[in-house]
Amino acid sequence: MASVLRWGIISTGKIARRSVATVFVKDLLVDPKTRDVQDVVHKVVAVGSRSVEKAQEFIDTNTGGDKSIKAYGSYEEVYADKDVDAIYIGTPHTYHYTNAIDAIRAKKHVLCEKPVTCNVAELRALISAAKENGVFFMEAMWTRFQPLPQAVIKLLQSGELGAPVVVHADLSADFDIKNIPKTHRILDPALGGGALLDLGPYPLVWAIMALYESPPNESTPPSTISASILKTPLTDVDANTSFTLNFSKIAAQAVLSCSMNVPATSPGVIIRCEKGIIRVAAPIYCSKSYKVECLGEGGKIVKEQEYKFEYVGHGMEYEADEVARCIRDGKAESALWGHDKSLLEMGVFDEVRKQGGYVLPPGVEKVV
Ligand SMILES: NC(=O)C1=CN([C@@H]2O[C@H](COP(=O)(O)OP(=O)(O)OC[C@H]3O[C@@H](n4cnc5c(N)ncnc54)[C@H](OP(=O)(O)O)[C@@H]3O)[C@@H](O)[C@H]2O)C=CC1
Ligand SMILES: O=C1OC[C@@H](O)[C@H](O)[C@H]1O
Repeated sequence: MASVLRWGIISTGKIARRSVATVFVKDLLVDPKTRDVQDVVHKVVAVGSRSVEKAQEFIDTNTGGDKSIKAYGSYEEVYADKDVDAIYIGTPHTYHYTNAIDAIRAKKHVLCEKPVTCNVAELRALISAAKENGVFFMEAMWTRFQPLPQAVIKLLQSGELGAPVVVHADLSADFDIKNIPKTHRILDPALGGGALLDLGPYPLVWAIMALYESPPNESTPPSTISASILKTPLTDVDANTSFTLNFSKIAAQAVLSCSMNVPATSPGVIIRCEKGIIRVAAPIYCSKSYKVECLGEGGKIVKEQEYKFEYVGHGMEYEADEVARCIRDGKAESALWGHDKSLLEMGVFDEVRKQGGYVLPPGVEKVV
């Protein structure tokens, strides 16, 4: 019999635009059978917002007014609801720690949006709290669970293309920063604004999948991190950031970048191996195609093939299924995106911000 996971959603994005909470709810409502999933079922049972009207409007708009879903005017009421098993946190970055710790202390399992916290110290505190309270905790790194990246990892680990040597990855998005309010989460330092924390997780997840997860690397974190930040004078957050990671155990390097004032390029990820190249099409957080070039003598392309994917949902359903399975099986963390990978991510971001001179305003980081 399928195991049912009852979700409480924290925060509501604007209905008119592509808010992550909207996307997540829609994905949860995709009938698992339509996507050939028989073992887990998701049920949204509560939505919490800072305003009960917004919570109700969110339910009306995104679930066809499902009367069984409770609308709450605070997040705390969702944590306290005995019908809720797991909380999905979709608030701005700088609220993740507080929301997650509150949910964990209420003994709820947690799936928290990326970047999971503002720094590695906050993340360590959350992981300890999750262990103490016996709950599952995971960063919502949806890309890691999608079929396309899974296929790329399988290809890399098959050895067909030889060892991975260099990974180039970029995620950029044009947020029109000259014309949006300085209070927008991408510009406001109090909300962890800037390209790194918002877009940086995605180039990094590709480096993690291709290099950190490479079996000969034996889960060894990068030996060196070199970073450069160019800030916008608008609010002094990072507009353009690049960072290079050396995985010296496997003699491989990741050259990563993110910008918030230019559109993405495609391919957004290029994985260069000894005997072949993988080019992943944009958007790299939910790509639908990649090309493989097999190299012969003198680096000439001897074979080229494109692989295409289609998903029934928006691509977040795979991480939701992972959470449901982990909780059903009594796991504290996912084997695919475990705590070690989020710790690596936040450790890298701390170092990149340090080298680039990006200090968050006093009080934003709740644990330092
Ligand atoms: N996985 C993915 O693909 C994506 C992930 N994200 C991540 O999700 C998080 C939210 O991003 P996004 O959905 O674009 O943000 P939005 O600004 O659209 O939504 C954030 C929501 O958080 C709640 N909130 C609580 N406190 C505040 C505050 N002080 N200021 C503003 N909002 C607040 C609000 O809900 P309410 O008023 O109902 O309480 C608001 O609707 C970010 O951490 C981002 O990195 C974002 C986009 C895509
Ligand atoms: O997670 C995300 O993915 C898509 C981007 O456009 C968005 O800003 C970011 O938060």
